[in-house]
Amino acid sequence: MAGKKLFIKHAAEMVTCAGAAPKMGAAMADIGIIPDGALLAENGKISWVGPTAELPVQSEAQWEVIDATGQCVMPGFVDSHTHMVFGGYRAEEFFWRLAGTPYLEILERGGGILNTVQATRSASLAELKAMTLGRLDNMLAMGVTTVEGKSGYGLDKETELRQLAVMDELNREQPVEIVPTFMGAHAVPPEYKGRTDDYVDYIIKEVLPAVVKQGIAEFCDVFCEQGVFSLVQSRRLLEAAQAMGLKAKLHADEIVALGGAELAAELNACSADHLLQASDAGIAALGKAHTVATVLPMTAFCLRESYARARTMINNGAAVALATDYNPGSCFSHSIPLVAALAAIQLKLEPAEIVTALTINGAAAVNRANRVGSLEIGKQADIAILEYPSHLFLVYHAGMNIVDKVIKQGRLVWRKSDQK
Ligand SMILES: N=CN[C@@H](CCC(=O)O)C(=O)O
Ligand SMILES: [Zn+2]
Repeated sequence: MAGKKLFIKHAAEMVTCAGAAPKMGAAMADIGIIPDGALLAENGKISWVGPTAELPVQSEAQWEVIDATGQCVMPGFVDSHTHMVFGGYRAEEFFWRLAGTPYLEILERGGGILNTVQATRSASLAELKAMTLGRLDNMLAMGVTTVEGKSGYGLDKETELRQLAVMDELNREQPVEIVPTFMGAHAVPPEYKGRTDDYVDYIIKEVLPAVVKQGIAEFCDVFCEQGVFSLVQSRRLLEAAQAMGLKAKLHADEIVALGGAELAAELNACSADHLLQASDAGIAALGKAHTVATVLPMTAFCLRESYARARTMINNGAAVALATDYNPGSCFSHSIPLVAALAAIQLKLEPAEIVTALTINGAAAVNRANRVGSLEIGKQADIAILEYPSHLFLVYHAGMNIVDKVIKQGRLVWRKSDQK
């Protein structure tokens, strides 16, 4: 998979995002820009980064050369929160919500996530794989080189394992690296309605051990929400998962301020996600922890909810990541450009903070900051090259995909000019 020898020169901006990770608080604004930058990659890894004038190469003959004059070169995006393996669609639900029916009420009536569960249970591995592959192709075109994906539309052992198997197989068959998360506690399935504790027992005793035995998930995530999984149930699930060797993530304080942010920080979870309703205490806890605060502004946008207080989180010293939350219900979009625009306009983040949140802090949220998310010697050469000379265009060219080329492990895997 790794490309042999790649040489990028004359980048108007080489945005490295170098330094300690995750970047917390004020450090998020430091993205290590090298003007007229260059980079060398050998065997998939970065072997040199610096100003073009200092390039330690005499002859270009042995190298694949990319002249990035007038372009911004930056780390590939890490989309650290998606639910990309699913069957069926829920277009009607989008409009029910706009007409005033709350997200949790639709779920309570057996729709929402449970609607997707039905469609996913009846889809074969081949069908799920084909649909997910198409989605990954579209993500790659937006500069995404690493993506997290969750199960959670099976809610039974067989289908949860099938969703994870889809990611496992696709990881070996296409360029976007997939980080698999087990999310059997995404909702309570109809067969356990009114018996949430029994469902939690089933997950802990039967499903988690099977997932761990197959080695097809790195993380465990829980939808900690009023009427879904309580704080106590979420803690039980995550502690059990951690004891079995998985790392923790948590859907926290999305609709009701239950205290999920505090729980995630206390459990040393890799990330706490959503956080629309996170309390001052929750934000303070994230500011002291290494738990990444993953903010998903497109979900607030699509649900017409108020946005997470990402500015306050950064001001309190937290490490913020931005992700799409791509799923068939609350946010049917994996648009990195829309995330960037909302982050600037609604969350009041600076462009440099947005770059950090979509690269190195996203990498930290999936426990890969030592390998991807920045352009530093020894790291994977996962790179997005923009059509424009500065990272400012990510926000300024609002909602537009400005990616010109994508490089994965030193290999050119997508180029705008090939699409015409
Ligand atoms: N909030 C819970 N889970 C997903 C939505 C899943 C769905 O609606 O299908 C989320 O992160 O937004
Ligand atoms: Zn989610």
